[in-house]
Amino acid sequence: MSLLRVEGLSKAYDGVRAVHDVTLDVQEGEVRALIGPNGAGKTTLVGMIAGRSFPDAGRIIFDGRDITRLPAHRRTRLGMAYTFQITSIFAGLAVTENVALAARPLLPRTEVRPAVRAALARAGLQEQADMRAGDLSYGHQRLLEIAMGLVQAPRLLILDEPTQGLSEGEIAEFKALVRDLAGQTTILLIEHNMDVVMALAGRVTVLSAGEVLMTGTPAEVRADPGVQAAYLGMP
Ligand SMILES: Nc1ncnc2c1ncn2[C@@H]1O[C@H](COP(=O)(O)OP(=O)(O)OP(=O)(O)O)[C@@H](O)[C@H]1O
Repeated sequence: MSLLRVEGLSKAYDGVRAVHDVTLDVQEGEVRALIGPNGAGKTTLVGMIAGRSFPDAGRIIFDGRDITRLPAHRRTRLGMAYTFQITSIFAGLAVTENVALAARPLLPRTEVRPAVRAALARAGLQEQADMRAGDLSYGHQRLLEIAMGLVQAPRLLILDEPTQGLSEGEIAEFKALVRDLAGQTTILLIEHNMDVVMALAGRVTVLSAGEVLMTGTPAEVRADPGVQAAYLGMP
């Protein structure tokens, strides 16, 4: 059974089709990349999966349960975690405190500290634990967001452009982190960096103009002329 199934999902903004009739299945343990040119509908699609917005039509099934209309915090409780481009970090609080805030709604009090420590270690941020989050480098703030997702021990981790703005070295660290998680956590990765997609994804779903163009292995996607026309050929 799929961990996540999206069925015929559609959403329009003022008559503009952002996502149209999208169906996809993500299997447990898979690293699935979601790619597509600017404006393809990736953020709108994962926003609906995470519960940040609701579809005009279609259904979202998570672990066999229809969650289409469930508020975001209820989805978190079911095991969905997501990072959306540093919106979630409290700059004035310590790194540990940020991760603890993400953990507290889900874990018993006594488990919060060890879980925070483990998540920071996994994300490679032990040495930054006591720093103000706002004083972290941009790359480390991105890793902090991932640690905030990991501390929830999610079944599905949604990462929205996690490598955007990272240095080459930080991208290498991020790849190692995802490889470490693969198999334990199902990951849905929106990513513009094709090297990262090719290195990490088992399968890739390509969106174009709000619709699924294809789903395939990285090699199949790279070789597909339709994808090259819609995406890879773009500047
Ligand atoms: N809140 C909104 N109001 C109006 N139109 C929107 C809104 N959000 C997205 N859109 C439109 O919906 C379409 C899909 O946008 P979306 O941001 O989902 O694409 P994307 O694939 O994530 O793009 P990018 O790679 O640039 O982030 C675009 O035409 C966009 O202009």
